[in-house]
Amino acid sequence: MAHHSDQHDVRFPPLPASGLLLAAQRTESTFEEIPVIDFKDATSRDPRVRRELANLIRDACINVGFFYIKNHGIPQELIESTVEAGKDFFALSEAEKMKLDIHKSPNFKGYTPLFGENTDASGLGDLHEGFDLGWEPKPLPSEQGDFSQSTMVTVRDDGVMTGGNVWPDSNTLPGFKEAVLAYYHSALKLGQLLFPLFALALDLPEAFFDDKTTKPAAIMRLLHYPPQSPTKLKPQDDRQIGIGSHTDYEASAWVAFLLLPFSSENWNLLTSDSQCFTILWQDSAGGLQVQNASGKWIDAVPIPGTVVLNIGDQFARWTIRNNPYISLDDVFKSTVHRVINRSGLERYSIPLFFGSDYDVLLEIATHQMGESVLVMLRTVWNPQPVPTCVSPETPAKYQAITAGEYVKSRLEVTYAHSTS
Ligand SMILES: O=C(O)CCC(=O)C(=O)O
Ligand SMILES: [Fe+2]
Repeated sequence: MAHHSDQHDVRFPPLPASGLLLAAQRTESTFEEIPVIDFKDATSRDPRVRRELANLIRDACINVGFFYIKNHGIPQELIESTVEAGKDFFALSEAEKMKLDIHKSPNFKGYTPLFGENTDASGLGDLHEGFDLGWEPKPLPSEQGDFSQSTMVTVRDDGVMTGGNVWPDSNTLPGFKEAVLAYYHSALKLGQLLFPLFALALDLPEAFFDDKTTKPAAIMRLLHYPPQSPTKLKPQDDRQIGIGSHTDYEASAWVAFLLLPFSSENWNLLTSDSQCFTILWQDSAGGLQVQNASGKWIDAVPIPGTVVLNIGDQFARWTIRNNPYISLDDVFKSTVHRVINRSGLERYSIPLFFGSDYDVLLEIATHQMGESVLVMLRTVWNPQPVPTCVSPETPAKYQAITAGEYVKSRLEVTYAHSTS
């Protein structure tokens, strides 16, 4: 990876006099469709070609927060073998799957049964089951060579998130682990390719994210959504659906949030952490929906040969600024989405959540909202949003604090709540 001799060049590139992002008008985000972006030139040696691609990405991130990637580079046979592996896994008995119960793992790896999650706090449990895994080296024999360009390290310590994956017994499901890890590493490669493009899209040097993503937190899930009976779902009752409406965050932050003395209705506001973006493969059943600014649900219709990319909470936070017209203005949108599988078919999907390194600093910000104090956590590398997103007129919304201040403010907040 590119290590700059002068770190400050990377961390604080000079502010452009009038950066493109500063000039960008905030759209109302009432998009009606999700753009498709062709990645065939993503590794072009021509900087103008990369710039053009980054411009398309920027528009999609500002206006929608979602886009499809065509020519994503993940081989079709890896997708197929992983989907088959997932189907075999979910077809196992509940008792067999529960041997890998996610609650038995120290770091949220393994199986989550139907209704084991309730992504939207006002929901009644999600109508999906899942299998979660994190980074581990690719098994050796297959496919060497294609990873030589990668910045991935081969040994990694993820701090509190360090911990092995759990796998079904290879006698029960031969080839499962190999198939799933082959897909994982291929999708990871696509993710690594995206960071410099996102940097360009933010008018930052292409290497800007390199030192924050040497071992990106990348959690992959195999998901299975049983069909939702149309009769069971009244149009006005969206409380028990495939996955409740949410924006994407990563499990690392949950650990912190669970420690916070806040009621569950604040959690949507609190979910902010290391999650940069998600790469999602979905089958042809459909059911993923993305909410625009007027509250309308737009179908993310399955398009063969594509994966869906969406911005997560951390990217939104990294681009947040104080706008004189609207108080909270994130340049990149972490857009609300959900899944309702009305297809009558079993639906399978594979999200891969890309975060920054787990050991990037944690930042907390408190914000008075009426009677209550809103606490936001975010992982940061410096106290400010990326420099192209702030200006004297639109300054950073929050300030970073030290670990000591964090503990102190937590105690203060805890105390304030217990006395009120
Ligand atoms: O399965 C899908 O299509 C979306 C899944 C999702 O949004 C998530 O796991 O965060
Ligand atoms: Fe999601």
